[in-house]
Amino acid sequence: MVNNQEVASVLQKVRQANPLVHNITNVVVTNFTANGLLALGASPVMAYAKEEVADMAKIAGALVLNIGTLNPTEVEAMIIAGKEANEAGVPVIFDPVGAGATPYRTETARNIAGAVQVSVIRGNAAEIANTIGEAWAIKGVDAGEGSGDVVSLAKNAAKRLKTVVAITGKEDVVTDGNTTYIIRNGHPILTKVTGTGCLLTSVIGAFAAVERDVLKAAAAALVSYGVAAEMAAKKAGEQGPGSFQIAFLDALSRVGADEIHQYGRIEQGE
Ligand SMILES: Nc1ncnc2c1ncn2[C@@H]1O[C@H](COP(=O)(O)OP(=O)(O)O)[C@@H](O)[C@H]1O
Ligand SMILES: Cc1ncsc1CCOP(=O)(O)O
Ligand SMILES: [Mg+2]
Repeated sequence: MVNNQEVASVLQKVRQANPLVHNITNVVVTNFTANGLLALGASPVMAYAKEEVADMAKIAGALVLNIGTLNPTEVEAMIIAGKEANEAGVPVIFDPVGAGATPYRTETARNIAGAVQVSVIRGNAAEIANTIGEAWAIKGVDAGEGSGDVVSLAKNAAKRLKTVVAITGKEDVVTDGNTTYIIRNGHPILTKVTGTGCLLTSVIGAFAAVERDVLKAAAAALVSYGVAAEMAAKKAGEQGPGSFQIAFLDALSRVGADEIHQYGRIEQGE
């Protein structure tokens, strides 16, 4: 059972170990991701060339693959890096950004999830549903065929992909298909800053680099990230997304055991 104490202890391990996180990510979020990882206490590197990704991936604590601005050359590099990470026992975290938006994106998300043994896949409900080939409509908004509940979608995806699945949104759900946690942290202003989902995926990488229990690592990352967002929103949220973005980087560097114990809202689901 992951509780706030365990969350705080994994967060502390990240700060102590300063893990190297190799990101092959999108052009929108590169700088924000690097600064967010640094603020948290991890060590980011971005490396994309197929000539070097295998060498970088095998010395990293985690590899993050993100298809936000994908192209064939980059996808080729992601698969090379992913396979090398698998060989070396380095956890691979996958963000299928925009799966479902275009056939190329959907196909690529499925190809990567098939070619690479992914430790955690993190996305919103539509991205996860499209990666496993399920129709998805948001309950109450477009409750057509295929709409369903996020927990069962996450469990289905975990079983199909044989990986830990994190579906984020107002509430986050993380599961390995058997054990499930619901995390009720975060703030709506996160949706007004681009890259907060992508940075979260890389933060899960930092946690997975220091904690072998991948479900625990992902749950701890989600709580720590959500609590940091609440700290930042309190400080700067009223001023708007620009001030929030900066305050959020500060909060990632400041969030610690006290704040996790006070504000962490994690519970085990069905
Ligand atoms: N309405 C909301 N209230 C609180 N937190 C939210 C809300 N929507 C998203 N978040 C948080 O924002 C972060 C990014 O998640 P999300 O917006 O789902 O990613 P993406 O940008 O990839 O779609 C997560 O920490 C998530 O918990
Ligand atoms: C706007 C945009 N376009 C392609 S990738 C990207 C960033 C998406 O970031 P996030 O999923 O974290 O909001
Ligand atoms: Mg995203």
